[in-house]
Amino acid sequence: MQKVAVLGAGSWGTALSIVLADNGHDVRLWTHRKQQADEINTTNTNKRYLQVNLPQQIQAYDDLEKAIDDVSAIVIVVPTKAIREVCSELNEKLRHQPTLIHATKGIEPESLKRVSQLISEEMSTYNYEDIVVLSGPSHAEEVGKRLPTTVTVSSVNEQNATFTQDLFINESFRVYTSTDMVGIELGGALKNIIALGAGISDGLGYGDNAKAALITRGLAEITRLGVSLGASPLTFLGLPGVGDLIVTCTSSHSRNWRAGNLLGKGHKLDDVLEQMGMAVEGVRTTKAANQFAREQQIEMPITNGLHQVLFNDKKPRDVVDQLMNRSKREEMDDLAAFIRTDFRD
Ligand SMILES: NC(=O)C1=CN([C@@H]2O[C@H](COP(=O)(O)OP(=O)(O)OC[C@H]3O[C@@H](n4cnc5c(N)ncnc54)[C@H](OP(=O)(O)O)[C@@H]3O)[C@@H](O)[C@H]2O)C=CC1
Ligand SMILES: O=C(CO)COP(=O)(O)O
Repeated sequence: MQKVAVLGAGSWGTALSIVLADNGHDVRLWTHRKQQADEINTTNTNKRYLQVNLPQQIQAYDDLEKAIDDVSAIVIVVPTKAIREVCSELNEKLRHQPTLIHATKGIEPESLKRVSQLISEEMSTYNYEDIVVLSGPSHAEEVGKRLPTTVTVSSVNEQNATFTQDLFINESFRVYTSTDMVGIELGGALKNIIALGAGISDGLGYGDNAKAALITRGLAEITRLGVSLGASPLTFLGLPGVGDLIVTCTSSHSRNWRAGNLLGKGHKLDDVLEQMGMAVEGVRTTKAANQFAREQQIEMPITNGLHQVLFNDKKPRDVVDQLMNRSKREEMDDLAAFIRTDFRD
């Protein structure tokens, strides 16, 4: 049994707390809202975020210092935009060196940094190499109901990855390890861009062929950007790559797909985000990836089209026309070269 703090009591933090509690751990779920902590502790529910009853071993805290006291692991699950703020407070209050794990899927616009990089910049006693990421096709709504789910954990420090695998693995939550930290983080972040696009396509009524095309050509864009940042192309064929891409583009649980769906039906971005009331990471990630692709001259036409819809008021139908009428090309060109290089290594 381990003492584990989970920082962020949204849908994913709550679902991961259930997995940890099922494994017999002492779980401290930290929220910045006292009312929410009271609800969890008195009724064993967190109704705004997850429609399930919570195990008794989950104790909620609104005091960060108490939540992290004496824990052997801290799981950070706030949205990307809150990572620096939460980690800077954590850095002030942490007096020991528990394993730091994050399950957040995003990239910081402007700096274009991954979440593990943001965490290590804020935490003075941690190197980037020590941090662990947990990612994969895993909607909170299904994990909360103990439906079979598979994820991958990765860290440059392989001992930390194995520790995290042991912490979470159980009969309904299967955990793999990987050594490709960069690929795992980028796969989880970038699939949200494509899921917004898939939602838009469905909102426009464009059908299953269009969605399959978005998923497949989206994977090509994710791979191009990922490889340029040092990821293995093979990682994008795994759970945190194509696995997460499929689940996010095809499930109505997905916040990104749902937001895209509303955009495709003609709603305005601000109204959509207000209506969602939960993290829609793909919006900021589109900004980050589009900037990176422009600066590095990486071909990402879907990401660029989505950027035009989100930030330049371009009509989704016009973007689809634009994508369908690009110049002719061979399907696999650069991608085949990536895969060949990786196998030679
Ligand atoms: N939901 C899912 O199925 C999955 C989500 N993820 C990833 O997990 C991350 C979190 O997503 P998710 O749980 O869905 O998001 P939610 O919107 O459900 O919850 C986010 C939580 O973080 C809290 N929060 C936001 N800002 C701060 C802050 N500054 N300080 C403290 N707490 C804060 C929110 O509090 P408040 O109530 O005040 O807004 C809320 O409790 C995202 O990166 C997402 O991509 C990954 C896999 C699955
Ligand atoms: O990452 C997820 C599933 O693996 C959740 O995706 P959404 O944030 O779109 O709900």
